[in-house]
Amino acid sequence: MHKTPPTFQDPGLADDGYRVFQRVFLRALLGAAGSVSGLFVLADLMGINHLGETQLLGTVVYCLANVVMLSLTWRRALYVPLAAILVLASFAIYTLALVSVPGDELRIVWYFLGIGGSYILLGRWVGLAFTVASIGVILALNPGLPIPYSRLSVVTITLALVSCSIISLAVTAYAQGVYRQLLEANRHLRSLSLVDPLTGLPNRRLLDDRLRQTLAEGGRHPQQTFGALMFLDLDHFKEVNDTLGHQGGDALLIEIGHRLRAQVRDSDTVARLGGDEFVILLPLFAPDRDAALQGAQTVAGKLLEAVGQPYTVDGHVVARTPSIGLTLFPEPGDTAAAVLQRADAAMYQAKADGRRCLRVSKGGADRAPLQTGADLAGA
Ligand SMILES: Nc1nc2c(ncn2[C@@H]2O[C@H](COP(=O)(O)OP(=O)(O)OP(=O)(O)O)[C@@H](O)[C@H]2O)c(=O)[nH]1
Repeated sequence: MHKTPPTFQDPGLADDGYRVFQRVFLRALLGAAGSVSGLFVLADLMGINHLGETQLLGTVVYCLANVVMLSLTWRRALYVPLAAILVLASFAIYTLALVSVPGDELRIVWYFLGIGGSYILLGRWVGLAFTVASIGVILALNPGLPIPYSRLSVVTITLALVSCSIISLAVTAYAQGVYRQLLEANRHLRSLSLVDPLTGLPNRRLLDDRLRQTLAEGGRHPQQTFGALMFLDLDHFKEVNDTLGHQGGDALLIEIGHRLRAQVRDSDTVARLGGDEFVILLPLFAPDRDAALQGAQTVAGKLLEAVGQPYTVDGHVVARTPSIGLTLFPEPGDTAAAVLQRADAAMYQAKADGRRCLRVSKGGADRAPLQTGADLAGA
């Protein structure tokens, strides 16, 4: 049984894109309603279009209310109450205009904006409830209106409301679908930039990030702990490509990824840097260098053993061994690049010493050489 590599969680995309669109839409509606009512007030003050005392007062209050609400939309937690107030206000304004200002045809504009807005701002169920309530209000109030709608007008406005509702439902469903697809595509793109597409293991970028984080974490703790990093390169991998083709080589690399993951803990990182190069990061786990070295050598022995077992690729049995370079960290003033470079150099030493073995980096220049590790040849 292969252990599945831990899935990569992306904290940067937690916010749903549709929510962002809803907030922008709410701001646009509040901005439009505030500006239009402000223009009416201005026109009245300039003597272009007299509103009458009560209507002027109402328009001023409405304009100011929209400005206040607009300023509050930057608080995410207030989104639902603000959207609900806007939708209810457009409903109330329409109803008021219906019973008291018979000549005001602008009410129709606000009303239809309110209907469409309710679907987008608060979801399809609220939108549907708003449509049904609106039709109910027209039918209930109609006989008593200052200028009652004719039978044909009632049918027309009901059909218009139903059409508006259907269009709003379709637009909302489409917009939500598009945002969901965009979100998925974004997640996919981000994971592609951090994951090796062949093996599904973390790539160099993600490894680099995890190594930096591990080093930074170590720097914050008062008690020093040590971790280890191993650079693993297959011996004569090119021959596999030459005899079984590139696809056969790929299948072998995938299987090696599985075997490596199966030997380490979930908290460890197994990355593929490219070609036949893998890196295994064992985060800070030991209180001193000797304990870290002992633990890392045990893991390295298991990796040499597991990767050295024969493989079956396309019905062919293939045997391949790895060379492993190991380094401990942190050295004084260590960086991610320096740790990787030390492990890489130790791996080249393993190649130079005949391959199929583990070599341990000497560490800092002032440090006595650490023991070099086990050979698989003798195992
Ligand atoms: N199948 C496959 N092959 C790859 C991929 N990336 C690189 N390679 C091949 O992997 C081989 C890497 O070989 P090297 O590590 O340089 O050499 P080697 O044959 O393993 O020999 P030593 O490392 O010296 O033991 C090259 O032949 C590359 O063409 C890949 O994604 N898939």
